[in-house]
Amino acid sequence: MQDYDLFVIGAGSGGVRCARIAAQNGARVGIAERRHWGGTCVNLGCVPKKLMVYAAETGRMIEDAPAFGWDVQRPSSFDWYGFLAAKDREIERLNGIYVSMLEKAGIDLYTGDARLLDANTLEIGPSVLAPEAPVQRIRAKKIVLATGSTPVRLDIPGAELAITSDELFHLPERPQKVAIIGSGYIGVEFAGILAGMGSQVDLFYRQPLPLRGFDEEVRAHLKELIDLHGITQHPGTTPVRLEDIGGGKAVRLVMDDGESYEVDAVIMATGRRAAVDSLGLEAVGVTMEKGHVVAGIDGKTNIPSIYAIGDIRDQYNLTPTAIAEGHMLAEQLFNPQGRTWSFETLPKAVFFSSPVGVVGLSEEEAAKDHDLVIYTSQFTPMRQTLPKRAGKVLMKLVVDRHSDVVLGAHMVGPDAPEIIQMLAIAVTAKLTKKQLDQTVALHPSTAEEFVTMRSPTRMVDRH
Ligand SMILES: Cc1cc2nc3c(=O)[nH]c(=O)nc-3n(C[C@H](O)[C@H](O)[C@H](O)COP(=O)(O)OP(=O)(O)OC[C@H]3O[C@@H](n4cnc5c(N)ncnc54)[C@H](O)[C@@H]3O)c2cc1C
Ligand SMILES: NC(=O)c1ccc[n+]([C@@H]2O[C@H](COP(=O)([O-])OP(=O)(O)OC[C@H]3O[C@@H](n4cnc5c(N)ncnc54)[C@H](O)[C@@H]3O)[C@@H](O)[C@H]2O)c1
Repeated sequence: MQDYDLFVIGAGSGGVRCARIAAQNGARVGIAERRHWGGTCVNLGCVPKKLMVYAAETGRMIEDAPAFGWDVQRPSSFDWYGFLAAKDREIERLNGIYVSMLEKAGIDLYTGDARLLDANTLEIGPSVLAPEAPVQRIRAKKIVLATGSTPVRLDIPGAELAITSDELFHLPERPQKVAIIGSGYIGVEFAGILAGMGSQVDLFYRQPLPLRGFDEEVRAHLKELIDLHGITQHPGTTPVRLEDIGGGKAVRLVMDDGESYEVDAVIMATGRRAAVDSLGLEAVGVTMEKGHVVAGIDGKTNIPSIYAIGDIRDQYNLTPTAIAEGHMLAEQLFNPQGRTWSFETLPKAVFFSSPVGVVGLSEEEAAKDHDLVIYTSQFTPMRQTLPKRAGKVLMKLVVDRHSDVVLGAHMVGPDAPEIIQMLAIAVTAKLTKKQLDQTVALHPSTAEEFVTMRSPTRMVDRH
């Protein structure tokens, strides 16, 4: 039986960082992974999704090329199979990088399904990635649960006929007619990707606007952009059941308003839940709530030797936050440095076309505690002028009226994630609107609008 200072279950964004920082600080570390090295982000999340966004955007750029003088034909078809193969080769390369990075750090790697036997013992058995793996027992002073999350399907008849983002990344063919249920991150992003590749997309969601939880003006602006991309939106609707109408190749989606839709694929983009099923948490007495492990930002659970980081805690559910949680935990345990991240000003992006980028508070959140000055600007970006591509950029600053501190910055438009990542530094540093105004513009750019918004759009008193 091996003995470790720290054993990490799950080699995703959080687990890998936690293991590496612990090992760098002299701890004897082991890590187990059952499915794919690098976790969701690398294999079934951020990375393949962003490659798909690039694929869809490339088609749109080719469409625009004649307006900039290029003698090119409109793209006629998208080679889904060829693209997926190229994407898989890139992911395989990244898997290899993760394995060698962990090995170089002196960490012992275990391929298999891990489960707890008690607060300091775990067992690793066969899994999809290692069906023949022998069962091994491990002892560790500290155990980190970093098993992430998996997609949730709605509990309705025929739900098994739908696919989730997991399956979408490996479909043998691109569905021509797609229904997407849910307009959170995944629903909106895949609507943009599939529409960009030529699919007919219907987007179904319960609320009047997509992207619940984001700034209302951002949501309304995004709704218009989704229309402009030819995606048919069905707000205020809920699915009732799915029926097989073509031997698993065609599905009928029946909605609560009585309408039904026949499509090649229904994608359920209806949230994710913590991956805890086979971990043996109940036997060890780890406290759970609504299906996720209860742990603070410091990773501490109710069991002193057991920690939890990333999606399994169901708080931020993003890659950079899982990485930050893993990093902070390893340092807290093996070399307290006091490094922290400002989670209140977490930048977020939704990679639609055009993408959304936000940091800090929405107008609605800020108005709970602050009197506000709101600055907004809408304009056609220069790149869209010659091709006459419709769709405006929205930029918005939420400013505290008394301190002048910028509480939130929001953008929907080309390069919004890149621009907002940089503006996140200013919002995290609590810079004022005056300091943004002192910054000289970089012209011609889209980002310059954030330092040239002179006149307030409106005043909002705290509610
Ligand atoms: C389609 C999609 C797109 C996304 N896009 C973005 C994005 O653009 N930006 C962003 O910031 N976030 C994005 N996310 C979210 C991001 O991927 C997650 O928040 C992040 O991966 C969470 O990291 P984690 O370390 O908690 O878990 P994960 O990365 O999920 O890693 C957990 C690992 O644990 C393994 N595991 C589970 N159980 C066991 C077990 N019993 N034994 C051994 N191993 C086990 C799993 O196989 C997995 O590899 C996206 C997610 C999805 C689904
Ligand atoms: N760009 C990014 O950073 C990125 C991209 C993808 C995913 N993610 C992460 O992954 C998480 C999961 O993404 P997601 O889009 O699946 O979840 P989400 O929580 O963002 O959206 C879920 C959607 O499903 C709908 N829904 C939930 N229950 C429903 C029901 N019973 N009936 C009808 N609709 C229902 C919700 O209203 C919402 O529209 C995100 O919260 C995010 O943290 C991040």
